[in-house]
Amino acid sequence: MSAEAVVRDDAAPGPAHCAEMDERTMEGSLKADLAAVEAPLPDGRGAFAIRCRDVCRSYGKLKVLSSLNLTVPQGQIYGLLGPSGCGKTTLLKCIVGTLKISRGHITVLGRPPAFPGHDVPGKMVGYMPQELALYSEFTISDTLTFFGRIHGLTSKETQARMNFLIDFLDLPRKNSLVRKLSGGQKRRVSLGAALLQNPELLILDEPTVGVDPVLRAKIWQHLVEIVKTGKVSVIITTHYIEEARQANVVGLMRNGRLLAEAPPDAVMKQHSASTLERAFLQLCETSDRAGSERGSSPPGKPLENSQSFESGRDESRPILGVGPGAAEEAPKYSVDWKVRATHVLPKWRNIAALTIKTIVRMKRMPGSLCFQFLLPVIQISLICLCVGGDPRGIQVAVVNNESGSSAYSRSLLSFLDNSSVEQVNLSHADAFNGIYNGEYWGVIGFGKNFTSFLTKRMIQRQVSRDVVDGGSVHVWLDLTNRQIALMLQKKLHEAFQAFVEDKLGSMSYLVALPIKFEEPIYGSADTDFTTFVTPGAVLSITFYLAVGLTALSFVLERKEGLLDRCWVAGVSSLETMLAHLFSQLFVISIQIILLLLFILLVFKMPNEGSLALVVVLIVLQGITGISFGLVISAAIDDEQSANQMALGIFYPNLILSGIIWPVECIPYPLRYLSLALPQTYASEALRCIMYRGTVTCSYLAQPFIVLQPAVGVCQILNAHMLRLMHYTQQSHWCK
Ligand SMILES: Nc1ncnc2c1ncn2[C@@H]1O[C@H](COP(=O)(O)OP(=O)(O)OP(=O)(O)O)[C@@H](O)[C@H]1O
Repeated sequence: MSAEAVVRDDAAPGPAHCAEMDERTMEGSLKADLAAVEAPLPDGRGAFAIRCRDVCRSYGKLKVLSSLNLTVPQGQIYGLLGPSGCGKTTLLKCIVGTLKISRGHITVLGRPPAFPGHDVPGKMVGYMPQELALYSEFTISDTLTFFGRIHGLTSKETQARMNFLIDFLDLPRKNSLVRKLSGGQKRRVSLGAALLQNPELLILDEPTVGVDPVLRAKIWQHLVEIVKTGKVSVIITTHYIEEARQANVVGLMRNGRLLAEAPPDAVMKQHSASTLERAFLQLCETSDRAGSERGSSPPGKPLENSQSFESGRDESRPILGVGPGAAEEAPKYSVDWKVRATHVLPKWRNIAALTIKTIVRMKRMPGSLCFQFLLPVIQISLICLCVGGDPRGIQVAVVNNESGSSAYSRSLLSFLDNSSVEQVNLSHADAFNGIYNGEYWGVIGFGKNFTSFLTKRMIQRQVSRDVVDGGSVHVWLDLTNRQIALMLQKKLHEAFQAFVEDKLGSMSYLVALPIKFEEPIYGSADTDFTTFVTPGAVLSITFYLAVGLTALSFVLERKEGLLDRCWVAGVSSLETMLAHLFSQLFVISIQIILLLLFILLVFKMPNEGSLALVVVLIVLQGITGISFGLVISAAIDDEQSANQMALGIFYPNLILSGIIWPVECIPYPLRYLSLALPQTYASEALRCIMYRGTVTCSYLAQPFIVLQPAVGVCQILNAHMLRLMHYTQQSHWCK
C-alpha cells in the first residue's frame, strides 16, 4: 500500500476539509522522498528494517501508543522525535519485544520481535535503553566482555571491539569501575555495549544525553558511517532536535501517534524553515490549527511536559506522509517445530555468561559476600547461645526461720543449683517487699520446726495438718516469666530429690513419686529447647536468605533495566533464572558447610542420621527459597514491596511451621495451613534425621524428601510463567 493510500485511509471527512487539503499537498511533495527512503533491498527481506502498523499499547487506562504507523528504512538512520512522555521509549520497548503491543503488528528485520528462531531479541539488535542498565560493580572491560559472551563473540573479537569502542567513545581505562564513572561516561559505556557486536539494527534511546557536543558529533558521524554499507539501520531518539538533521528520516511523535515521517530536509523545505526545530514548531502549529478548525479535541489522554510540541491536533490524521495505513493485514510467519523447540531450550552460553557475571559481581562486593556467608553462622550461633538454655543468676529470696547448722532447710538449700538460682537470705517482710518490687523471682520459706516436722512426715504413718504444713517448703513465685518459673520449680524438685537421697539413702523411695522414667527411646534425658529449635532455625535461615537475596537481586536488576537489556541481548528469562540458581547454589553450599560446622562441632548438636540427608534437605530448602524469591520478584516490581512481602511472610511462616513451638499446639484450621508451608515437614524431617537417625516422622514427613524438589521446580516454573506474562502480556498486568 502506498503512502498516499494510507493518508486517505486515515483522513476523516469533516469541517476541516480545507486544512486537510493543505496537509495532503504537503504530503504529495514528500512522496518522492519517502519513495526513495523505502527502496527495496536486494536480500529480499524488504525495504524496511522496522515496520509498525496500527500499533496500540496502554499502561492500564493510559493509552500510550494509539494506531501508530512507523517505517524505519533499511540501511538508514531514523530520528524519532517528540515531546517528553509522548511514548517514544514505550515504542522502542515494543520494537525490541520487551513490551507486548495490545493491537497491530511490528516487523523487525523481517520477523516480529521474539519470533522463534529470530535474532531479535538477540545479536542482530543493539539496544541502548534510556536508563543506564549497567552493572555498577563491573569495569568497562567486564561490561563489554559480558555482552560479548552473550552475543557469542570470541575473546579476541571482544577485545578488538573493546579497544575500538574505548578509543572511539573516548572512555577511560578499560579497568575503570562503572560506578566510578561520570554520568556521561556511563552513558557512553552503555552505548558501547549496544555497538559491541556490530548489530544490523541499532535502537538507541537518547544516546547523546549528557555527552559533550564534540563527542555527540562523533557519535552521529559514526552512525552515518555504519549505515553507509546499507546493512545497518538505526533508530534513535533525541531531545536535541537539530542533531536529528543528520538522520535520513525523522518521525515526529505526539500523543502516541506519528505526526510526520519524512527526510529532515523535506520537512524543513515544506515549512520554509531554516532549522528542523523551527519546522517542527510550524508542524505543531499547523496541527493545532487543523485541530481547532475541526473543533475536535485530541484523544482524551494526558500529555506530560510537552516541550516545544504543544497539544491540540486530531492525531488520527497525519500532516506528513507516514507510509501504509492501519488497514494493512498482519503478515503471517510460520516456523518449523524444531526451531520452536530450540528457541525454548536454554543456551548454556548465556547461562555461563550470567553465572560468570554473578561471580564477578560477588568478587567485587566482598562485604556483601561475607555478609551472605557469615550471617547464617551468626544467626545460628545466637540461637544456640541465647535460646533454650537454663536461665542463670535468678535471684530468689530465702526466709529461713530455722536455726542450727544441722537444720534440714540448710541441707536442702545446699542442693539447689547455685549457677541458676542465687539465694538471698532475708526477713519475711523484706523478701515479700522484694518480690513485689520485682527484685526477686520467688520466695522460699521454711518454718522454724521444719526439720522435726519433716522427719515426722517421713517416718510417721499419720500426722496432723500442722505437721504437714510445717514440714513443707513454701514457695511463692512470680509467674510472669513462665520459663524462669518452670526452671525454679524444676531446680527445687531436683534439690529435694538429691536431699532425700542424701538423708534416706535406699529408703528414699518412701517419699519419691511412683513414676520411673526409663532410658529415652530417642534423644537424651537432658534435651533442652535449643535442640528442638536448631534444625528448624537452620532451614529457616537458609530459606529466608535465599528468598531475600533472590527477590532483591531480580527486582533491582529489573528496575535498573538490566533484565530488559539482557533480554534484548538474547537471554531468556529461563536462562536468567537457571544462572541465578547455579550461582546461588554455590552461596548456599558455603552457608551449609559453615552452618553444619558450627551446630555439630561448636555447639555439639547431636546428629544420629546421615549427614548427606541433612545436607540434601538444607540444599532443597535453599532451592525452595530461591524459587519463592523468583515468584516474589516476578510478581512485584519495586524493592520496597518485595521487602514488605518477604517481611510479611517471615513471622507467620516461622510461627506456623513449628520451628519455635510444636505444630501440635496450633489450633486446627491453622494446622492445615501449617502443613502446606515449606518448612513444616522440612523441619520435622530434619529433627527426625538428626535426633532419631531416621526419617520416620510423626508428621509423615518422609514424602517431603520427594515433594520438596517438586515444590521448588513448580515455583521456578511459576516464576517463569509470571515473567513470561510480564514480557508478553504486560498490558493485562497493568489493567
Ligand atoms: N511502566 C509504566 N507504567 C505506567 N505508565 C508508564 C510506564 N512507563 C511509561 N509510562 C507512561 O507512558 C507515557 C509514555 O512514556 P515514555 O517513557 O514512552 O515517554 P517518552 O516519549 O520516552 O518520554 P521521554 O522523552 O521523557 O523519555 C508517559 O505518560 C509515562 O508516564
